[in-house]
Amino acid sequence: MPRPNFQQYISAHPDKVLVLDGGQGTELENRGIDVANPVWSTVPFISQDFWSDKSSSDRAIVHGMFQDFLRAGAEILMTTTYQTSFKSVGENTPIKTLDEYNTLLDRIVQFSRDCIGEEKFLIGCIGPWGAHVCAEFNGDYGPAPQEIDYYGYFKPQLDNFFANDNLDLVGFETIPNIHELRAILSWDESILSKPFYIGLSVHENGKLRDGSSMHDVAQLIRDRGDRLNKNLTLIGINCVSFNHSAGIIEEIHKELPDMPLIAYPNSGEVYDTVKKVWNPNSNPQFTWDAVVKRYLDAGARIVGGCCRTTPDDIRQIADAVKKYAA
Ligand SMILES: [Zn+2]
Repeated sequence: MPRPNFQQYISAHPDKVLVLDGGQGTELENRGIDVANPVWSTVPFISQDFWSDKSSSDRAIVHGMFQDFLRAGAEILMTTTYQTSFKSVGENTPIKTLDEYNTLLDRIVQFSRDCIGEEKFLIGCIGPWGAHVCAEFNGDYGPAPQEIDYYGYFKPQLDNFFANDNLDLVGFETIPNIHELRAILSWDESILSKPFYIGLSVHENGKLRDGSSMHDVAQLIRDRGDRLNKNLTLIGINCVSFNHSAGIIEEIHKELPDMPLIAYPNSGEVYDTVKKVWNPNSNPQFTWDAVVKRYLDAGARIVGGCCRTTPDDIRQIADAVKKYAA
């Protein structure tokens, strides 16, 4: 294995900041894959042709996306498995059994590894419970979020990813609800048995989407004390507003000064909620250069982009990381 253990790597290279890839789901859409489906960016992998026909056009598109992110400077990349929970796949595709599901995940991970080569780090990406009911941006987990069986929901994907040596890190992404966060933090090293991170889904006002403050979030982590899972390697934010992201990272850093952070917001575009269109960000205070500098000053160790970020964004991030990382 040419790659070191990810957590050891992070602590042995305290000045290293890794450039992550960009928003894969939206990038696959930009490149012509129709992801309007409950399993979203998992769609290309569901077709048997993807695996049997080496010249399939979807195969070339996914491969091309990884190559472009690598060329832009990405050093750590993600599998496109955000909507690939056993429940989502089982309810919305012909894949029904655990055996078939494990074959699907094994194939996606191996394909992603083959695309990026043995040297780069690979993250197994896991969307939140809310992703299967479209609640990751409002945090509304119904009347009894504390009673949801989060472990039952995640278990098939966890069992697969934590046993797969092709994955260096597992990422829980876009977590919007404090009960879900508490559940993840309660799973010990026998379940989350390799390095993992948690990306929070945070509102522009700096609160978790369910209204919890970053202080509440940090308190949950501090309260774990010695029982905090040793494999928790980073915490941070993903798919949050670009313009608000640096302030949120700074707030988390104030609360958890020793914790390595991860930041990958949306693109710098600003969503017009009335016209329902994305407009370019014309505020000169917020460029990748300026925002990445603030992330790094606040302890970020992995920086990249989420939805609507492209290889061009990743290139700008890589340039800023080169400029500001010590
Ligand atoms: Zn996103």
